Amino acid sequence: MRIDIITVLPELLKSPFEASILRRAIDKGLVEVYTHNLRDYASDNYRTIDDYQFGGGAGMVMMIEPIDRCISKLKTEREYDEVIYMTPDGNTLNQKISNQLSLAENIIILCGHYKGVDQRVRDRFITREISIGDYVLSGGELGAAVLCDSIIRLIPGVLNDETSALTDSFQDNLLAPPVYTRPAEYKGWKVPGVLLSGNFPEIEKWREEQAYLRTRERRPDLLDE
Ligand SMILES: C[S@@+](CC[C@H](N)C(=O)[O-])C[C@H]1O[C@@H](n2cnc3c(N)ncnc32)[C@H](O)[C@@H]1O
Repeated sequence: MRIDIITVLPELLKSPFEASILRRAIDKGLVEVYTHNLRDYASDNYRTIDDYQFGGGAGMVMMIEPIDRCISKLKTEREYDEVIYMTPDGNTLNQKISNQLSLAENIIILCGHYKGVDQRVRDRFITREISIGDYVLSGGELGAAVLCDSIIRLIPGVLNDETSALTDSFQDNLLAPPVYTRPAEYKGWKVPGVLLSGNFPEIEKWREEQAYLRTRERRPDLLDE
């Protein structure tokens, strides 16, 4: 998979890809992530990428021209499955969306700033709009990093044990069951005996029950789905 991220703040997108699972995925060649500084596509010496809103009002708007240039250049080099705009009024990111996007070959992610991008960008170039939740961030970069993490960890070969992602919350509309590790007893607090029994069908049954109970308690809406 290849991910191209269009941003005015490429420095904000460095550290998420420099550690842990995302770093390993890049090192293994399972994903390529490139950032493109939108200012490199501006047409003036000041590298301007924003302007005042038509109609007046507080806040600048990201101009269509540099974005068009950047996306068009990328599209001459390869085909993209999706051109995603990070925006609070997009579809809220969930595991289903991440699962779908993890199957894509090439995606572009556009990060907004200020009041967002000129609506014509959204109308003409964007195939999918994604929000990471009902709150407003200053820019799309942190949302893009969240989106990338949720997608990349699902690419086959990225996690050491691929079955791990399948047993995470939301994969089957259930939350994950509780987990424990050594010591089996700490300050008198014991791990549930079934997990130490070695009886794997029983352990599996216990985990399914716990996942169901936790989902019913915390996210009953998932059970309706
Ligand atoms: C200050 S916000 C603009 C908010 C916009 N005026 C609105 O009210 O919908 C600047 C940029 O941050 C990003 N952003 C903010 N909140 C986000 C969220 N919840 N999910 C994804 N991106 C977000 C978007 O790229 C957005 O264009």
